[in-house]
Amino acid sequence: MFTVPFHHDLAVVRGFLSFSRASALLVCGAALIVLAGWWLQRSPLTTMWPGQPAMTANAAAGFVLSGGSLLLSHHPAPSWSGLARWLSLGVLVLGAATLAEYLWLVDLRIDRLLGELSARDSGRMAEPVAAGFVLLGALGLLPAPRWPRVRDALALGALAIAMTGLASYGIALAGKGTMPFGRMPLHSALLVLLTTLGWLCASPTLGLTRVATADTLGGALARRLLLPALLLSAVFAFVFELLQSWLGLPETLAFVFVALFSGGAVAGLVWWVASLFDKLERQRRESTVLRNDAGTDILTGLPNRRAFDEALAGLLRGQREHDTMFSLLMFDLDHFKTFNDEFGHLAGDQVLRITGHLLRAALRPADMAARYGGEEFVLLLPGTDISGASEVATRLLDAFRGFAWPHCRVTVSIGMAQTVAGDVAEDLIRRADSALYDAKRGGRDRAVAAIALPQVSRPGPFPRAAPGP
Ligand SMILES: Nc1nc2c(ncn2[C@@H]2O[C@H](COP(=O)(O)OP(=O)(O)OP(=O)(O)O)[C@@H](O)[C@H]2O)c(=O)[nH]1
Repeated sequence: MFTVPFHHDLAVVRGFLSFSRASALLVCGAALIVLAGWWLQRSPLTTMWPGQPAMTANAAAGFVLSGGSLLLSHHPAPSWSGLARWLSLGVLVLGAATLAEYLWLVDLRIDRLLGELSARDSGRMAEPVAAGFVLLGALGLLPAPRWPRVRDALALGALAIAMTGLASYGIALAGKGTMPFGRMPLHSALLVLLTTLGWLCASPTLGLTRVATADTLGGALARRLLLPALLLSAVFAFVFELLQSWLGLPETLAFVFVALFSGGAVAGLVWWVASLFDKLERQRRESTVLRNDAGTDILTGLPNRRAFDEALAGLLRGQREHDTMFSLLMFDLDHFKTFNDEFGHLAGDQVLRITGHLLRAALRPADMAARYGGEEFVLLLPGTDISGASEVATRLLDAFRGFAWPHCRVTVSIGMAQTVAGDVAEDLIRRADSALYDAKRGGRDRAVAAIALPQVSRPGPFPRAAPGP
């Protein structure tokens, strides 16, 4: 089955890569501040957030390694990306060793890894942070382009840990109590979140992230909605706890309100999606109208020279690629200057408008009539050879002769040319123009076909003109 490949918005892809680098810098910077706090024994620097437990020196070192690995992974030189993997291996080992200490109650001396710094430390990093490091380390070690699904699974695991930490903080904040999910401080949850998003954005055209960078409506929606949706769980937890502890609502009632709140939030998201669809659709329509306006002649309502040039280029391309053929008619009102001089410019405009109507009425839907400029028009007749073009010209001459013109009879002269292999736009126009000149010279109110070039075999019923210079 044929599948259309993903098209990515280059500016968005660059934005994702910049976000990834910025998040790596931020994570490294924040973790270095914590390490400096332990070094200088300034506890506000180790907690970073009022009311939060301190981040352990080990955890801070883990984030420096993880952020550094993410930053280096952006470097194109293989030696730097090799170093990035070593750093990630360090993160993985740090997390795994800490978890092992928790699980098997062994002392691997991981808490004293940083020597004197650790000695001033408050202890071992929380279990979720250690689990986060295992996943972040694995993310940095994984060759993402080869295993995008594994990368996504690891990232989702790390995101779940970060979201649990955030939700837990929401509960603690609302209840002014302790956090129910262990000792994961808010800053650690935020740094795990930031590093994970950084890894996801480091390969923006892979796995889950490729949808968010796609140059499609789905991509636009993902970019706008994913982050709010991610943060929603923390907000729900906050509201639930707030209702119970601050407002003193019984648990059942708090559940009812949270259910209402979630319904409202989902409705809000749906409304947001709907208004985005609506906006994009209106923009699409506006651009269609603008494009049409830009290609339309105001006086006659016919396509203008620009639209004609585009259509002619398209037909010539079709001829080159699929060996199709078409004819061009150049069409000029006779003695129009005299008409203008005699009846005025407004009457002249009226004649041009009627000409537009007559042309539209005489043509098949596939044909195109355009105002070439002034009192000159052009007609493109796809799949029509010179004899078919002659029939159309006859129809047009008759339509002009038979029309009840308001001031005086108006006639037209027509030059016709059929495409031949290897034609470019100028060749075809020059031949039709030359035939038009012959029609004028021959007495006007007539159609003349350009002289048949070797490939054109069928003669038309009209006199032949020599090709132009
Ligand atoms: N009313 C009106 N006149 C226009 C417009 N565009 C061009 N014209 C006039 O069309 C006339 C064209 O004159 P010429 O090029 O001398 O051609 P002609 O008088 O039709 O003579 P032949 O083509 O040889 O039959 C000029 O007087 C232009 O001013 C327009 O939009 N409205």
